Amino acid sequence: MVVVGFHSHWLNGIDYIGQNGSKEFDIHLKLSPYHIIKSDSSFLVVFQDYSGYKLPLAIAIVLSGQYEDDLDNCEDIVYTGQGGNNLLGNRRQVKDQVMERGNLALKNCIQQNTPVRVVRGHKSADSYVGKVYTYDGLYKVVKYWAEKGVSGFTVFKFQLKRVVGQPVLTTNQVLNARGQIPKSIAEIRGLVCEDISGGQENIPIPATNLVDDPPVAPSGKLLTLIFYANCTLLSSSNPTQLAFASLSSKPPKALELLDVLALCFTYCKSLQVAGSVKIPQNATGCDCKDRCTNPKSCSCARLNGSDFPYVHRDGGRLVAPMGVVFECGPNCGCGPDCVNRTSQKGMRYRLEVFRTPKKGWGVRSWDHIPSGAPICEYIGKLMKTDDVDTAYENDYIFDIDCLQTMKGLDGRERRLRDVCIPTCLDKSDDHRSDDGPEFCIDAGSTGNIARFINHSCQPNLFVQCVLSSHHDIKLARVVLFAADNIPPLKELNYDYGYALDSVMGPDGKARQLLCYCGAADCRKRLF
Ligand SMILES: C[S@@+](CC[C@H](N)C(=O)[O-])C[C@H]1O[C@@H](n2cnc3c(N)ncnc32)[C@H](O)[C@@H]1O
Repeated sequence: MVVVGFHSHWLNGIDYIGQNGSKEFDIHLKLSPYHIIKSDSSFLVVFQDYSGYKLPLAIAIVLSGQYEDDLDNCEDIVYTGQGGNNLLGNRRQVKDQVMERGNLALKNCIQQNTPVRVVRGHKSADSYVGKVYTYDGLYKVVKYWAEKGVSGFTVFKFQLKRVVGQPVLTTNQVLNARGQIPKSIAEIRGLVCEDISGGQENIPIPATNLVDDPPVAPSGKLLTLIFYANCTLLSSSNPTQLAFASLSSKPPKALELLDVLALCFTYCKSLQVAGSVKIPQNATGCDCKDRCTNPKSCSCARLNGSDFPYVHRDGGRLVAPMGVVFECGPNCGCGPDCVNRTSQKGMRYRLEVFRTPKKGWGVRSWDHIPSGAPICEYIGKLMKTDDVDTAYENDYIFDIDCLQTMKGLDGRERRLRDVCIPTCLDKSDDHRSDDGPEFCIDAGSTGNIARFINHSCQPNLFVQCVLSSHHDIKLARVVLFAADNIPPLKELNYDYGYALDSVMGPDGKARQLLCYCGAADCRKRLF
């Protein structure tokens, strides 16, 4: 914070303009030209002249849990003045505090009605200093008093109240995010289903709902649904029956078409192929043994531009998004541990399906995910796009459109910069006619965790076409990879890639769907 000019003291929690205003002024200006110190109706005035103010004047405090007498209720703080503690990190007071420097500066804020910036420190094992800091807005110092502290010495207390009209305080979420990764099923708040995969995945996928009251659950075959209408607990292996049972009773406000689809779905971890789709014969594989290591001799590596697309770190990470990734397949000599089978190795991270306020269900991870790590394949019914039932809206159709992924849409996710298009993809393979792609994956009635992953205009995952058993790009596997290092409990999302007005409803008219991804550069509509 000192380096970026947000706070100008290494040790003091109170940052202030000193008695010697000009000296401090120079330092402050150099580090931080935008000290907001005066409150008026818009409460933002950039201070340029200290005349008329009684110095010292506090401009910021850091709440780092260093003082034993601090009390932090987020919007309302009782902050202990500075001095008198032993600086050994055990927070003990060893002598009386004096009304000078930072303490006097906070006192002067009361008289002059000037707000201070509040920064909170949160414990974080991920940070090398053991803390992350959040800027939590402007607070007014409303009163101060002296009292005997916990250790029997005089301490000054300053009560601060958050100035109204600022964005909602999210500091609680930081604390929660750090502290709330459950260690067992019993610790999961809002649990509505222990494992939506019903034991199919190697790691259970719990579903939580802290949004609806009473909560509903996404349905899998072995789902137990808390049925709120008459407060009985229903259990069924027939999700469709369950969905309609819940609908025919008293549905909650939020239960809409999307929820009906979500309720009717059956979890499945491998693609189901429609009768009209002919899967090509297995491609010839490489001659490597055990694990592919030599990109010069491995024929699969050659398809990827004479190198392996993955590095071994963290169990296999994709080096960069590619047009198509050629993985080893059934006819290859290598075994299941080969790095060039990275996307075939099943779920790696503890994922949770959770209810979002505006987007239906979403997915987040309890684990840190490193960039380039595979998250999951998009699983559902592999079918011809022409065979999709257009009589109803289905929000779980994924068009297998690798050329779009490679070329990017409106400049998004463009892949051609440093990636060669494989030679097997010549003009005759350009399956993207004017009518769109020939095949799609429908996860409306059956699918895996991928069907719950929402769209974002600033995504942390990307779509990667992968070929392993055959080399027909029209039927490529669709795999989601981490585009970034993703901290625990952050929602996972990818760019659905729709062009506006490209999605037609059952009535033949273009559908419009508002986007609630919350990204700074959100396009406001998914389609
Ligand atoms: C593949 S599903 C994703 C999972 C879905 N949220 C659910 O509850 O099952 C796609 C649908 O989720 C919703 N959705 C996804 N991303 C969204 C976003 N950024 N804003 C609004 N709705 C979104 C839309 O209804 C969309 O048609």
